[in-house]
Amino acid sequence: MLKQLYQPPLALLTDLYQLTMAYGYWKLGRADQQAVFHLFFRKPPFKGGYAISAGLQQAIDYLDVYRFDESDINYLAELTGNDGQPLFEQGFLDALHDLKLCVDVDAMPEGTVTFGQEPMLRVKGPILQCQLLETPLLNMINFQTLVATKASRIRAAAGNDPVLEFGLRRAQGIDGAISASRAAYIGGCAATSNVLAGKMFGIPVKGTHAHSWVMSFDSELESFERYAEVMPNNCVFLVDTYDTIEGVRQACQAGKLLRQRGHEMVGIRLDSGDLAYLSIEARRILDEEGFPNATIVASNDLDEHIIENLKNQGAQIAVWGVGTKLATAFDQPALGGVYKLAALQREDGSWEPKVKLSEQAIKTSIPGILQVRRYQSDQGLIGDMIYDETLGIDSREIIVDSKDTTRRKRLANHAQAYDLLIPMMRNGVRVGETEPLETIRTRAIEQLQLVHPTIRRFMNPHEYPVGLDISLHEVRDFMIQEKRDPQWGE
Ligand SMILES: Nc1ncnc2c1ncn2[C@@H]1O[C@H](COP(=O)(O)OP(=O)(O)OP(=O)(O)O)[C@@H](O)[C@H]1O
Ligand SMILES: O=P(O)(O)OC[C@H]1O[C@H](OP(=O)(O)OP(=O)(O)O)[C@H](O)[C@@H]1O
Ligand SMILES: O=C(O)c1cccnc1
Repeated sequence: MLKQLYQPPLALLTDLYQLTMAYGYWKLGRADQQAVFHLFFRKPPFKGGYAISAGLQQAIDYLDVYRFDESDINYLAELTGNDGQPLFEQGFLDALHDLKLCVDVDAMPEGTVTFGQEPMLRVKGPILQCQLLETPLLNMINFQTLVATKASRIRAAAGNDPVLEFGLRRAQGIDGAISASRAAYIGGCAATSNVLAGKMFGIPVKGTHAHSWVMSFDSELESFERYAEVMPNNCVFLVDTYDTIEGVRQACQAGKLLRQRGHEMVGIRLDSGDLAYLSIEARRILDEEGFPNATIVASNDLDEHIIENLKNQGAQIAVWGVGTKLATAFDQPALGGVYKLAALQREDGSWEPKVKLSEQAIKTSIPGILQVRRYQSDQGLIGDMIYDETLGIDSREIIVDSKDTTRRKRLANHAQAYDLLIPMMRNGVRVGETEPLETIRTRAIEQLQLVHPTIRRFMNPHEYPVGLDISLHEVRDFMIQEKRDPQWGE
């Protein structure tokens, strides 16, 4: 089972309906009609004001080796409809077997600060191929973006203190854990306890010890002393197995023994009780006993809100271990990212923008071959413009809020403006080198600094200005009216 799970290619990692639609396109002779799809979310997660893009590298790795192998084709050949007849014709299965991905992918680099409505990724290519990729792309990008965002919030609450990701045991299965560790690092965690993620991605690994170690000895002091003997260069003693304050004193005793042998204890970990009170008391004891540099690590169901609260209470915690609520994105377990068709090529080679209507303004899609232009000044980010590459940017340089078209903002005359979607794949081939995780993490941290604090705050954040280029808005508005009333504009 485990071996089977991750043996690429994983072309069957898609919803059946993608294959039935692909079959339909093939059957109707439309398989190679060129299409454009965009991947985006509508609202940032956690009632926050932003998200951190992540998961792209796994998506590109996936596309890089994309193919249907013999066993996939054999499996698909066995599928039947409600009359017991095969679902797919042999000709279609042969076409899948011969399929060579030839899509163009443009995307925000991982670690980019991103906002609702704007495409994070664009796929252009034969409609059959674009369609098949919807589900796996959403699977990889939704989850990592969610966890990277959660991690960045936790890191923000922790200020300059390191955050250690401890989520492996509570994460949603194997891939949930490994992806979460990677995304948490992108979002700003300093290290993970997940050793496999450390090996796979080069994330620093860190850890302390558990209550079982203490319980396996006759006394707490003995457990600390033995730990100091076997692990003299990595001593963080977990002090709350019996009585936390007494535990801190025992840690100091073990620390003195360690010092006699030429080593320093790194610190202690608190894992229960009132973490503000106990950390203040522990700090006092550690200082009195001659360990002013010993670090206090805390864990126990922490998240950004508890950390912020503990800081406000003057907690003397220097390192934060965060597991469950980070790796499972506890308070919002899914990012509602979607992947929508936005343009189709006509026979004459021109592009026809496509729009999906909805009663809710936020759910009416944005047609065109979209790009995102970010405007920035010395003070930070100013606004993002979604524009259609075939229309170009209107000289007025005005953005219109697609949820409330009376809200507009002029973006002209700003120091810098740059496009966020950059080429990642051309004709099915990866463009450029894979970015080191460190570069991605640094990008996330640096870009967040450019976001106004009112947009970063946890409670009722300000909405960052994202809007449609005014000419795109006008085209879309016309298309919406025309769809509602085909006589419109005549
Ligand atoms: N001073 C504090 N202010 C706000 N929240 C706190 C404070 N101290 C601890 N917490 C948080 O309160 C919650 C209390 O957890 P819990 O009910 O498990 O109590 P506990 O004392 O840790 O018990 P256990 O021994 O079962 O772990 C945890 O999420 C913890 O991070
Ligand atoms: O609380 P989290 O943010 O998920 O961090 C990871 C938790 O995992 C360990 O606990 P353990 O599995 O021993 O269970 P516990 O909750 O009973 O301490 C550790 O002591 C932390 O409390
Ligand atoms: O190293 C630790 O302290 C640790 C690791 C995983 C989960 N909880 C704690």
